[in-house]
Amino acid sequence: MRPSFLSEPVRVRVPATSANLGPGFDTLGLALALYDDVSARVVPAGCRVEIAGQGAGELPTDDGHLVVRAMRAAFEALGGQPSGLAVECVNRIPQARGLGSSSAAIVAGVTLARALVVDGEERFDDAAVLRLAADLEGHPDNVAPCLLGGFTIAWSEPGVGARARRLPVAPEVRPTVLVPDERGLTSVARAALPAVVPHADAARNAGRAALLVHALTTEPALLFAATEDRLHQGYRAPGMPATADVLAGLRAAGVAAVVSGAGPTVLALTSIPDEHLPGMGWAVQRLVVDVAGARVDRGRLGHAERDPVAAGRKS
Ligand SMILES: Nc1ncnc2c1ncn2[C@@H]1O[C@H](COP(=O)(O)OP(=O)(O)OP(=O)(O)O)[C@@H](O)[C@H]1O
Ligand SMILES: N[C@@H](CCO)C(=O)O
Repeated sequence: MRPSFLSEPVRVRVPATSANLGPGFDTLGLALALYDDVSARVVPAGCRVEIAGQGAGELPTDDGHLVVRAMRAAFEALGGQPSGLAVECVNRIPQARGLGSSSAAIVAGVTLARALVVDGEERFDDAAVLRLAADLEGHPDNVAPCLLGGFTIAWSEPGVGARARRLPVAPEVRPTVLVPDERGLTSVARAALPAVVPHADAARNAGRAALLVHALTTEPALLFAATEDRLHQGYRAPGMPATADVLAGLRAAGVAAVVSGAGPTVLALTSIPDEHLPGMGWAVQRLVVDVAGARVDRGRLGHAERDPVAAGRKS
């Protein structure tokens, strides 16, 4: 049955995420307290997107915008499209850097669409939101922590789709992201991966991924050993040499560092001695783990959220 739509705006705050965490390729992910805020309302006709912060002046401002594409896919699943849409984005998550910006946009779109439908949650439960968002993204490892917060294990089952579980993170875990000026698209980084890997590498990664679950939740002292990867970082290194250099330097110094998502950002899960921080061309952000995931609220963005600088000062 065709849905009824709310007349008031809804908004959602979505966290950045770091996927893979070293050996957990396409499976493990961590939500980080760095957010995009997106609000949307149904209007009589058309589609208009306003963007402040990351991507302003670059991203499409019509139906081609990723948030709107995700909203359209969710409305289809919910039973029908609204007359028109107005969307406002305040983006703080660096885009095309390995911090889950595309998943954040997709999760924002799917959750906003559901929230704009009067009985949206009855038509489309949380498991369906995860499945659709993961389908749109192509893999579930960023989408799961973006939706659920915290540290997540995500997987896909034939005939079912994406599923996920969230686990508690040990309080000692303090992520730092080293974000380079240069961008890198996930699609390009995925194309660098081989179709087949040596059995010994696959076996080693399986062991490290299992250990990483224990290290992140219970015994952070094991994070260095637990973050070793043989499945993706080495194959991607020639496409992001500066990232590979920074990563090698940090690991030589005993820091539990990994490539964040498909790169080129580096994520460190243990503290970085000052002399090992990269210089020009890199932004260093010490973050905490987000434990809330995507949060939907009624109403348009408030003043502080519409102004990314003011919002940055507040947090
Ligand atoms: N907030 C946003 N609004 C609209 N489109 C976005 C937004 N964020 C990202 N995108 C789109 O997604 C692209 C980046 O996606 P990509 O998957 O390559 O990187 P990422 O999600 O930032 O990193 P990773 O998947 O490695 O964590 C951008 O170039 C842009 O086209
Ligand atoms: N698992 C994904 C994360 C980035 O979207 C990859 O490494 O390609």
